[in-house]
Amino acid sequence: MWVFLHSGSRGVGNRIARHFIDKAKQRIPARPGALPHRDLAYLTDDDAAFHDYLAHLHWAQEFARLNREVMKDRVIDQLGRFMGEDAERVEEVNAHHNYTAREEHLGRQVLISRKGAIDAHAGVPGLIPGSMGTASYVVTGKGNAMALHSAPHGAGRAYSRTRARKTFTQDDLRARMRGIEYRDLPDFVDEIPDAYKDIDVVMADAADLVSVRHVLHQIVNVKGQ
Ligand SMILES: Nc1nc2c(ncn2[C@@H]2O[C@H](COP(=O)(O)O)[C@@H](O)[C@H]2O)c(=O)[nH]1
Ligand SMILES: [Mn+2]
Repeated sequence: MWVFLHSGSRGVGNRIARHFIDKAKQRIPARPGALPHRDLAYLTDDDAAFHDYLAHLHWAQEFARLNREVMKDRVIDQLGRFMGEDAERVEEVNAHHNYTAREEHLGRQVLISRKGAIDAHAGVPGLIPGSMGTASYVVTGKGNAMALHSAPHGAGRAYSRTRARKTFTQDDLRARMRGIEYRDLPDFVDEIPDAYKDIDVVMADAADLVSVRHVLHQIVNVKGQ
């Protein structure tokens, strides 16, 4: 049995980003040439704010990781209680999918941001979830240099939350989740599996990026509100 847990920095990373984006925007008048758009404002590595930003960014990534550790311990604890004996941990995979790291790509040292992507260096374990009702994959990276050693982080949305809420009903969600234990609330209509791309197609497209170790089918799904 595998337990998938999805959680980020709970808003702190976003606050940090907004703080430093403001700093970058303050520097626009001093930049040579005109920027096509204010949202393209940037910091350069001769600026203390650049290094300050990276330090805060890495702090937020670590905060998110430690949060997941706490959540994971609690989930495993509850699983043990439910089964009447401690759950034995056989293997753990930490696959963050919104983060920045220093890596070498195509012969250059760079800062790479994987935003909705996972590390797929050769031999690196990864997780690619489908949706609350479809398959999820446990994978191993193949190290595809042209893909910057990356792979998709999930199926990804086919419908925006707004469009999904307009298109699907709670009855549709019930029909789709038959056989899976989940929290039957109207809040999750926009999470209906139909609102996501077909994970099996995504995985077929990712065949050059990762190899598949396990294809998982859900038993229980718990979404936060
Ligand atoms: N196994 C599950 N996968 C899910 C669920 N809800 C969404 N998803 C997939 O995960 C990715 C990552 O989420 P994101 O919000 O960071 O994009 C998403 O694209 C879906 O493919 C779920 O309940 N269980
Ligand atoms: Mn995410």
